[in-house]
Amino acid sequence: MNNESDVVIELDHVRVSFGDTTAVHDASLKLHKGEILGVIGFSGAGKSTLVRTLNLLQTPSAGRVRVLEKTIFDDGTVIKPRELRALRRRVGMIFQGFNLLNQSSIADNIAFALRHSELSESDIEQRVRHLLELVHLEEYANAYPAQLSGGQKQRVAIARALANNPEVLLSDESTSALDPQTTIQILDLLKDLNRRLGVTVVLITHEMDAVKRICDRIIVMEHGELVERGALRDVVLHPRQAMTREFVGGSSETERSLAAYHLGGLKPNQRLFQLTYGVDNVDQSATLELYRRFGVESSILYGSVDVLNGELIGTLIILVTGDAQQLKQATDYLASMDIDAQQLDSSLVSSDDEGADDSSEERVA
Ligand SMILES: Nc1ncnc2c1ncn2[C@@H]1O[C@H](COP(=O)(O)OP(=O)(O)OP(=O)(O)O)[C@@H](O)[C@H]1O
Repeated sequence: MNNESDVVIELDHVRVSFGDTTAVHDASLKLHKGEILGVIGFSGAGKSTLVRTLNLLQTPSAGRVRVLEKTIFDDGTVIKPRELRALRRRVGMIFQGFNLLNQSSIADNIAFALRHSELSESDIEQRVRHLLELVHLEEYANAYPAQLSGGQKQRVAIARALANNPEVLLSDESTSALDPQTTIQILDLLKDLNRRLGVTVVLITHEMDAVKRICDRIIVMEHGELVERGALRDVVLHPRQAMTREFVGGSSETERSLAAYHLGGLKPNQRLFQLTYGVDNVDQSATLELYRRFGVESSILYGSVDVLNGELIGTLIILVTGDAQQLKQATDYLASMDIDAQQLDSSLVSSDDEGADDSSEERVA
């Protein structure tokens, strides 16, 4: 469980301004040991700027940054260059463009990160071999970057970032230049390294699928603000901000699907519910029980299955029909079930094309 003692990074009211442009406004966040945090937002939202403050590649204009129990920036005061260099070895970073040295072999690219270490030459050689094994590139020690595919180059960059055994790995759009299949391989590698080495990961991306695949927690950025945050499951299944809904896709897809029925709104004897369940409560058949117990009929209007960080999540939207007493019984019963049930607003099935706003969901569970 997360607690204060496992905080590896803490931003406290951090602001970054470039002249008149403020790229990050008043950002506060905590990163816990061993987690994978996704930072998502459209281009220009301030994601890179925010994450670059974590190793002071970007000096903030105000606020406080604490990394691995060291205050590295406090309202204008920066730690000494020597301390900063030592700290940066504990915080690895990978980028969209790989940043490899094209004139050096793969082994030398990785060894480059160890040039200031106290390891002997043979220890460095051994460490490089081990790092190449970690990223499944044992065969490529003597190859040059130009001979490698984009996915393989990113693997080299990951090996180099891990050379000094960092506790934290920052990934800035590391899969954005890769095709979907290679993206999945790199994401799975990051997850695997997170599990095996316990390295904490910050994944900056504009791709929701990347976040859904491996992140434990997510922060959504818009115009330099952290507009939404929470556990992946909560944010994906119940996004609060319109921007997050757009990213998550599921909700806007749901809205489009429901609008396509052209129901023209709910009748007085109808209610709309969204049911969400995982593998642990997939056996609870809400629709069947509503009929058995109270004679309440329900029609399924929408269904989907998502995979969130390896966990299967099902979503059903049902239209429940009954008299006043039955509707109350149905509402109470759904609230008592293990599955998550939310009553949805009738605007989702009304004839005007207006989508639901933030007040359109009312939790019953
Ligand atoms: N060095 C800089 N000087 C001036 N403005 C900058 C600088 N770096 C970033 N900005 C501005 O800050 C804002 C946020 O940029 P940032 O790169 O952090 O966003 P982002 O969400 O990472 O977007 P992208 O995915 O396109 O990189 C943008 O308006 C950008 O133009």
